[in-house]
Amino acid sequence: MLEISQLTKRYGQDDPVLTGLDLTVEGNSVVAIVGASGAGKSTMLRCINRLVEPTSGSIKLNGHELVGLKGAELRRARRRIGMVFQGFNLIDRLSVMENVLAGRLGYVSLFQAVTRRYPQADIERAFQLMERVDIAHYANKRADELSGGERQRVGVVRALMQEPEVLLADEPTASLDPRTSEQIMMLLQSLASELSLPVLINIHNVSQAKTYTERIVGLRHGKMIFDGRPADFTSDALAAIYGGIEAAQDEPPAPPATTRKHEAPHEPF
Ligand SMILES: Nc1ncnc2c1ncn2[C@@H]1O[C@H](COP(=O)(O)OP(=O)(O)OP(=O)(O)O)[C@@H](O)[C@H]1O
Repeated sequence: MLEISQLTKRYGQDDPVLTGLDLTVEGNSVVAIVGASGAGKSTMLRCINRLVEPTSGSIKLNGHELVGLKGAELRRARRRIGMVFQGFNLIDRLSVMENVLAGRLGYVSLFQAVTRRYPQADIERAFQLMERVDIAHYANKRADELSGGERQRVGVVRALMQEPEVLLADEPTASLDPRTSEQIMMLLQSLASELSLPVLINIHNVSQAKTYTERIVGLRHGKMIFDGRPADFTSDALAAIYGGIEAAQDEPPAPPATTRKHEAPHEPF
């Protein structure tokens, strides 16, 4: 179970990017995090895997506090958090298998990692997972010879090799065509259920969020303003999250014609 309470993040002296966020995700729940560009979605995921240090608040993964961890403790905690990226983050010149086994780096010794002598059990698990997502036949191919969808499957398997207790996906489909995006969303949904893994997905595509997740969390200006089932994500909720002008709350709303390009949401539909 992931329990976030009163999470606040401020970069430097700037206004907080996340303010007093509370979120609990249990079991095999798949949660979409939606919000306009700059709402704080990536910052939230980065606070969970501690790529950024929360300013205050608590993040517990199965009862263990993640905030404030350092050194070896932080490295151990990070092993339990799988991450899938928009740009896949594969090492192009390495094979699919080598990329997948990189998910075990937190568990093997430096000698095993450098000499690529991974335990047999890791190799077997890698094949099982690659078979599960239909990329086993590419095991020896270079990662850069794969299509985007295949590369994202490698990214997913690498994250699962960590035996994570939660899976975070930051815009996992944003670089993929619509059909491949849907396949990846479907895959994340099935894996969550097969592996009893909570999955949090930052996503701009609201229609995919509604179809492939069971809960939608909407952020606006770093505050959670919607938390509910896709069926309850009405046009009012959509307007509250994306609508109008992305002005700070204490500023008067600008007329629609003056909407600034950088404030527009990324393809919310
Ligand atoms: N390392 C950083 N230093 C300073 N400000 C940052 C940093 N990372 C993000 N921000 C700021 O925090 C705010 C939230 O950014 P974040 O990337 O979390 O939003 P997002 O909702 O994920 O946006 P997008 O959908 O465009 O990825 C933005 O105003 C951004 O400029």
